[in-house]
Order: sequence, then structure tokens, then C-alpha cells
Amino acid sequence: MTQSIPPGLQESSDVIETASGGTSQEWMPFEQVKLYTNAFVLQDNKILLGYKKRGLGKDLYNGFGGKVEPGETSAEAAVRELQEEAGITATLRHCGVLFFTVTDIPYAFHVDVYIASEYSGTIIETEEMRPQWFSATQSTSEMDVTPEFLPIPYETMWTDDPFWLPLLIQGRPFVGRVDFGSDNCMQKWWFAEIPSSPDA
Ligand SMILES: Nc1[nH]c(=O)nc2c1ncn2[C@H]1C[C@H](O)[C@@H](COP(=O)(O)OP(=O)(O)OP(=O)(O)O)O1
Repeated sequence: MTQSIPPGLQESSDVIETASGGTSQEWMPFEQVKLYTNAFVLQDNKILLGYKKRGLGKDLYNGFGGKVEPGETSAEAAVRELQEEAGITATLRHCGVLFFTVTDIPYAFHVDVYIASEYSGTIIETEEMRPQWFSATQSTSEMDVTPEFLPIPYETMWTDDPFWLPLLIQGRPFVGRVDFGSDNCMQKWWFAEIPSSPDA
């Protein structure tokens, strides 16, 4: 299935497409790639999201992350951003790669997505993010297990999130690409799961 992997994502012989759609036109070209991180804490059937108070994705809920700074690895940046934006420290596991282009932005976004099941420190609201726990249960029959938490607010998140966040919650590694129009609507998209090897 390597032929279906969009440009910008690493070739892999072993992916299972989970969703694709949009225009039949070619993927958007890009001149440069900027590295970003996005980290989620998942604990006891609940997921920690942050309401973004400024910058890219303002007024949307998301994980905690930002640009990888020069001299830093993506994993180091992910730990730093989680600390800066939510006040906590965690051992993060890489769980996915997202690749975005936006009309009229000459560079593409490569986002390494991380997950943690434990953290240390106290979750705090910061200048950039207002953290909040949401229920991470998948089915309505499970809903009453954590009734004190609201369901994931997909209507107040990036439009691509419903395609891959359920995979992240289930611990299933994923890759995906979205080309956004200038109106921030998804023009073309492709998502896949990367099955873990039997001995992993
Ligand atoms: N389509 C999309 N869907 C998604 O779920 N997250 C996205 C996204 N496009 C970008 N992101 C994430 C990646 C990253 O975690 C965040 C953007 O990072 P920021 O702009 O907040 O970076 P920085 O915190 O480095 O910025 P500054 O602090 O303003 O310098 O939004």
C-alpha cells in the first residue's frame, strides 16, 4: 500500500488506510517543512485537552505542543511544551505523525503526536492554554463510567481531529495528511493506522 501514502509522510510498506477524501487534485506543493509537537495525557479513561487562548488554533481545544526549536529534538520539544503549557512533566510516547499544508502558506506542518499515561506536577492554566479533562470513553455504554467528564469537544477542535484522536486513544499508531483551504476547511485528506509488529 506504499503508493497511497501522500508526499510529506514517510513511505511505509505496512499501513492500513482508515479514511481518505476530498478533491481528486494533486496534493498541495510545499517549499519547506516546519516541525511541531502535540502531546496528550490519557489516564483512567479521561484525556487532558487544553483550550488555546492565543496563536494558531486559538479558541480550539487541542493537545499541548508547539514548534520544535533549533537544537532540540522533537521529543525534547514535546516535553518542554507540555511543561510550558500545562505545568506538568511526563514521559511521552510517540504515537503518530500529521502533515498539514494550508493554501497560501509556503511551508508545511509536520506534527509529531505524543501520548503519556502518567505525569508529575500539578496541572495549571497558563498564558497559552486552559487545561481540562474530558471523558475518553468510546461508546455510549461506557459513558456512565466517568459521568463527571464531558465528551471530547470535537465541535471545538481542528476538523481533522476526529479522524485520528480515536486511534490515539486506543493506542494505535497513525499517520495522516490534510490539505486545508484558506477558509481552514479540509480540501483533501488521508489517514492510516500503522499496525504494531507482533514482537513490539
Ligand atoms: N490541523 C491541526 N490539527 C491539530 O490537531 N493540531 C494542529 C493542527 N495544526 C497545528 N496543530 C497544532 C500543532 C501544535 O501543537 C499547535 C501549534 O503550535 P503553536 O503555534 O502554539 O506553537 P508555539 O507554541 O511554538 O507558538 P508560540 O508559542 O506562539 O511561539 O497546533
